[in-house]
Amino acid sequence: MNALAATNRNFKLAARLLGLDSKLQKSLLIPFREIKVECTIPKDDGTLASFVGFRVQHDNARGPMKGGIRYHPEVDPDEVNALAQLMTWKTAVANIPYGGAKGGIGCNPGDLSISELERLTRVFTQKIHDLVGVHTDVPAPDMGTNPQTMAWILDEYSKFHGYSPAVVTGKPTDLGGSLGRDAATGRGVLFATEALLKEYGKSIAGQRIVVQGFGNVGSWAAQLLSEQGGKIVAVSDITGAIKNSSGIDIPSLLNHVKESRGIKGFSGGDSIDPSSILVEDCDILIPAALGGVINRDNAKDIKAKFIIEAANHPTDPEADEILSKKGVVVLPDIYANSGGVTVSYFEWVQNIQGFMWEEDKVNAELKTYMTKGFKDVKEMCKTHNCDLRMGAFSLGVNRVARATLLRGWEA
Ligand SMILES: NC(=O)C1=CN([C@@H]2O[C@H](COP(=O)(O)OP(=O)(O)OC[C@H]3O[C@@H](n4cnc5c(N)ncnc54)[C@H](O)[C@@H]3O)[C@@H](O)[C@H]2O)C=CC1
Ligand SMILES: O=C(O)CCC(=O)C(=O)O
Repeated sequence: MNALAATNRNFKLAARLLGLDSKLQKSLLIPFREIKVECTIPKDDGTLASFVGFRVQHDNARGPMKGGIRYHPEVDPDEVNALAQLMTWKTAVANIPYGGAKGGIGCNPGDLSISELERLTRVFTQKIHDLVGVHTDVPAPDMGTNPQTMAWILDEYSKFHGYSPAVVTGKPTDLGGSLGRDAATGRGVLFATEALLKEYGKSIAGQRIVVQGFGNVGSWAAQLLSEQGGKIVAVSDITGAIKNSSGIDIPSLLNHVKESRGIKGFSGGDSIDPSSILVEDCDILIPAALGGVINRDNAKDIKAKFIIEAANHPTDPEADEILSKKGVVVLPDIYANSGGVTVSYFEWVQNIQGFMWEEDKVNAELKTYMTKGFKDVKEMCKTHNCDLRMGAFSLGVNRVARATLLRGWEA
């Protein structure tokens, strides 16, 4: 199922649970603004290359719109729309004072040199600079982008509007980035997993864990979970997949990935077919790469008891039904990966205050937000007798609906 159709479907199920009227539903679903821009850059060899960039600003009832920018060949309008909408519900689940947005450029960052990436990022920023801002829409990293990308956006934006560190989050710390933001999504996944396992009288120690994706989110999640005694038994990325039933040595794998730019060739495990990663035998499965990877074709073969959605919309609604019948517990993206945007919020707050926090304070505050988020989701599950995905969706949608009604529609 297409990402937008899947996200709309989950929204509508939650809206029905909440008894929202159809006019309010329509208002919540239609994006505030959709931006599509053409970005042409000279390549290093002097030829021209054109790319299409998007920024979808979904909703601002609860505050400035917030969300990452993705560089990936599969970026398209429906995908960005779905991701922007998910941000609206995610910031509401986390209870941070933001709405939702997402951006992206259809490109393969691996095919571009650093200077080509810089030119592309600057051209994209030139095209959208008057529609983003500290109190309107605050971008951040997502797949294929990183703190350096945010530094270029900050620099380009500042040429038009004056120095504005709070216009992006996930920046390098030398430019006002928050300590702890780099690890935040993975650390949030750790706290979310701990909160879920506690419900079942379990802890992370000894759990056999499989991680798909070993970029920012997957690598930090694997590292932090293994530090708590979790056994990472299989990992994959775009270059390949490996398995080791005794547990992969994550610090060694991190060194290998730094040197070789991918998992391929790592000697601390057996190489396996990347397409089998999601159905490997394990207790906990963590998709931390692309959307739609758990679908009706593979859901019946999944062996994990728990799925922690570190990626955005990794599970198709059809798969959700199959997994639920099998008794697999799915911790949904809009809660499970909210650690990233939560620490982005802390970064924005620090930039506005002009005061930097110690990393221990960032991590402790993140734990407080993730623990409270889990409690709030569970309460909605109890109230509406629903699963964790609908608990999270109904929590997020209800908070945005309340803000929308309070603000009203008078012209
Ligand atoms: N960076 C952040 O703070 C946040 C990211 N997310 C989500 O987490 C996911 C991962 O994002 P990042 O780690 O930031 O991206 P990244 O670009 O740092 O890493 C992506 C990883 O996925 C791997 N990958 C790509 N295609 C793959 C495939 N077909 N099979 C296996 N692995 C594949 C890449 O090789 C890389 O290891 C995305 O869904 C993103 O939207 C969610 C919340 C916050
Ligand atoms: O840190 C942020 O502002 C957004 C991160 C993001 O794009 C996401 O949570 O999917």
